[in-house]
Amino acid sequence: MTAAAAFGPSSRLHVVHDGSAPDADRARDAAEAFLRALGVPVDDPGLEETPRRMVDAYTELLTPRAFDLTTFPNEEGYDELVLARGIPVQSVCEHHMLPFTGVAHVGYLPGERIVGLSKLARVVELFARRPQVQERLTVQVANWLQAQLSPRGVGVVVEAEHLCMTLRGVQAPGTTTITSALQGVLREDPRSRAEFLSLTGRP
Ligand SMILES: Nc1nc2c(ncn2[C@@H]2O[C@H](COP(=O)(O)OP(=O)(O)OP(=O)(O)O)[C@@H](O)[C@H]2O)c(=O)[nH]1
Ligand SMILES: [Zn+2]
Repeated sequence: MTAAAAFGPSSRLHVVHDGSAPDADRARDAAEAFLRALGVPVDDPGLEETPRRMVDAYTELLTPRAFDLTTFPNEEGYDELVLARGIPVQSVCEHHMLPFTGVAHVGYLPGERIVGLSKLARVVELFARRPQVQERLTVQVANWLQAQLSPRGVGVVVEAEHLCMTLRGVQAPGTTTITSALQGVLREDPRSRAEFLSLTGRP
């Protein structure tokens, strides 16, 4: 029996990035002008391709991959926490356009449907690959899962290091920022909340 048959009819929703497509030529010219204005010697042989590389790099950081959100009926009536821990987060802070990176722990208490596990990581990428603040990223992932899955509860914890805070500015290397968004039973019921937070490694 295939996994799909065991789970019964699945549902698929194609999820695509809602941002506008980049204009690579304009971005390359702008990157070159930006570097020149900063006094970077862009005419040196080693830097010739740098504006294009900058555009490619930022395009990648700002473009989440499309995916199919697959959900299955919760035929076993599974009613405990499902938690994906340590999902990589690679995002860009909207204040400085510098990366912030870390991990997300994404969990839910299933209702009538369960979700393909990889989708918990894909939804993190969907909201991470855009100019962000960590608080909004955390809440957007939780809200999206709540809307798509109608689970009994959702919990998202993000732990990240912001290069704008470690490399420059206040220069506080080693600082990580933790944000959380809890909804439904995971917010309201103290025991469920405590279980979720302890499984994510939070006290
Ligand atoms: N709340 C929040 N703040 C962020 C995030 N990413 C960066 N920041 C902060 O955004 C703030 C922007 O503050 P400004 O004073 O306008 O910028 P700045 O002069 O570069 O500030 P410094 O970083 O203190 O040098 C800084 O305090 C950053 O640490 C985030 O995800 N969430
Ligand atoms: Zn920043």
